[in-house]
Order: sequence, then structure tokens, then C-alpha cells
Amino acid sequence: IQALQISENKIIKTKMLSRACFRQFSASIRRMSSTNIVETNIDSGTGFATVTLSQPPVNSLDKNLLTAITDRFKKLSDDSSVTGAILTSKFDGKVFSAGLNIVDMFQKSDDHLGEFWGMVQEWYLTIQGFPKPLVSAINGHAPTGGCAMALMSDYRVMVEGKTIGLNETLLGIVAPFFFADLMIAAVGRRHAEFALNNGYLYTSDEALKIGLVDEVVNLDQVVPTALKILTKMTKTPQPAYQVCKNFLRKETMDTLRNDRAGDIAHFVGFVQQPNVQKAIGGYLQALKQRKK
Ligand SMILES: CCCC/C=C\CC(=O)SCCNC(=O)CCNC(=O)[C@H](O)C(C)(C)COP(=O)(O)OP(=O)(O)OC[C@H]1O[C@@H](n2cnc3c(N)ncnc32)[C@H](O)[C@@H]1OP(=O)(O)O
Repeated sequence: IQALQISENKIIKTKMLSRACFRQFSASIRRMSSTNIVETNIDSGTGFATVTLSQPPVNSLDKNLLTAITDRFKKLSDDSSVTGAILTSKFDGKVFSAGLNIVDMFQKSDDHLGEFWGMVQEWYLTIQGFPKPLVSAINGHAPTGGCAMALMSDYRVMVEGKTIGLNETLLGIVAPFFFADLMIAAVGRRHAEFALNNGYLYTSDEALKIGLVDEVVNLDQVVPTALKILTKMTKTPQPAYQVCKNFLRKETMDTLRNDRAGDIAHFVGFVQQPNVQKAIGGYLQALKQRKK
């Protein structure tokens, strides 16, 4: 009887131990209730959130993806267990993000364009205003809006051999003032003027030279390097980090906040011009033809 009791106690202890181990294991990586186009994992040990953009084929920023990213970053801002974040793409070795969804700008009503641009503004204000350290792990091409999104982070680690830039003028459109200011903040006015006027797409190495990205590494080192720098950045005490980041970024954000309707009207008026629509249509067609 005694032997039976001992072995029963052992079984109970083992069950309790394995339940505790399981709880501990599942607690260390918490998966936020994510939409499947923005996957989010939070490491409960460090408080680091990894936000992975996962909308096939190229993470183009349509209304759904813009809303999902914005909602995710608002939640991460409010979650006191989150200390910092990494922004990356599921399509590693290929595309970080192809920028704004061009289809949303072609042959659309004023209402559609206005709603779309309101979402672009909210996405910018949310990521640019994210109060915690944010590192972009740019594991693929990052043209136009993809480059802007990377510029909203506090540090950029990029994979070698890809391209990045605000190349909107090549499509016959012009980056908004808040994208231009992101570029100026990173590389200075001279490089920004050259980059934007000429729609220049930089290779990873060229981007490193002008300070558009902070590090260029092999594909398998992109996320580990981003994690390493995030570890350093989260050592700065809060709220000092967020107060400092906010005052450095506030001016452009306030300019937009103070006239969102005017900015939407400007976007709609610009995009609806027949020559701009013609250029966007031609570019879309060229994109589709490229594969053939
Ligand atoms: C006043 C206006 C202000 C506007 C401010 C910002 C504007 C923007 O952000 S506009 C976005 C401009 N983006 C680009 O110019 C990038 C275009 N894409 C590419 O160069 C390539 O797709 C990329 C290098 C990112 C990836 O290349 P691949 O891996 O070879 O993929 P594919 O080119 O075959 O693309 C697959 C599929 O996706 C469609 N696609 C690509 N980008 C976009 C986009 N931005 N919006 C909508 N759709 C996009 C592409 O046409 C292919 O479609 P299918 O042919 O139907 O498969």
C-alpha cells in the first residue's frame, strides 16, 4: 500500500511538474490574436514583439493590411508587457513590402481614394508615433511605401542584395510630405532631394552608405541582428525613450494631424488628374507584363 501511495504521489507530482513546464513554455512566446496577414509573437521573457507582415504575394499595403498593421501597433503601444518591437516580412529573401497598393489608386471614386488615404495617414501616425523602440528587419525589397514604413522605425537592418527607396516619381506620383520628411530625417536634405526627385531605388549597400539603412547583413542574420540592437535600445529607460522620440518626430506629425482633411483633398485631387491616372495605369500594366 505504501509503495502504491509513493508511486501515486510520484505520478501526481510528475503531472504537476509537466503542467508547470508546459505553462512556462507556452508563456515564453505568446501569440497575439493576430489576423493572418499580420502575425505577432511576444516573447514574455524580453517583452519583444515580432510583427510579421504576411499578406501574399508582396505585402502591398491595401486597406486591409493598413488597418491590420495600425490596429496591431495600437495594441502593442497599450500593452505594458511589450518593451519593443521588430517589424519584418514573411516573404523573406523576396519582399519586405511593395508599398501602397497601386490598385487602390487606379480608377477609383473620390470616396474610395479619400478613405484609403485616411488609412494611410492613420498607419503613418501610429507607427511613427509608436512610443517604444522599433527595429525594421528588412528581409526583402522595400520600394515606396515599404521604404517609408521602414523609415518609421528607429533602426533598420537590411538583407544584402535587395532595393529600397522612395521611388514614387517613377510611377508619375509624388511621395507625400510626411514620407519626404522621413527620408530627410534619415539621410539629410541633399540625399533626400536626389532620391525623391529622381525616384532612385538604392541597393542595400548604397542605402547603407547614405544612412538610409543602418546595417546590411546576410538573410539569416537579419532578424538576429535586429533582436541584438533591440536588446540594446530597450536598455534606455522609459518614459525617457518615448519622450525623446516624440519630441524629435512631433513637428511633421502635428502638421499632418492639424490638417488631415486638407491632405486627403490634396491626395484625391492629385491622383484623379487624367495624366496621373494614365501613368498609374501604365505602371500597373508594366508590372503585370514584367513576368511574361
Ligand atoms: C500622391 C501619391 C502618393 C503615393 C505614395 C506612395 C505610393 C506607393 O507606395 S505606390 C507603390 C509602388 N510600388 C512599387 O512601385 C513596387 C512595385 N512592385 C515591384 O516592384 C515588385 O512587385 C517587387 C520588387 C516588390 C516584388 O517583385 P516580385 O517578387 O517579382 O513580384 P511581382 O512583381 O511578380 O508581383 C507579384 C504580384 O503583385 C503585384 N504587385 C506588386 N506590387 C504591387 C503594388 N504596390 N500594388 C499592387 N500590386 C502589386 C504584381 O502586379 C503581381 O501581380 P500579378 O501579376 O497579378 O501576380
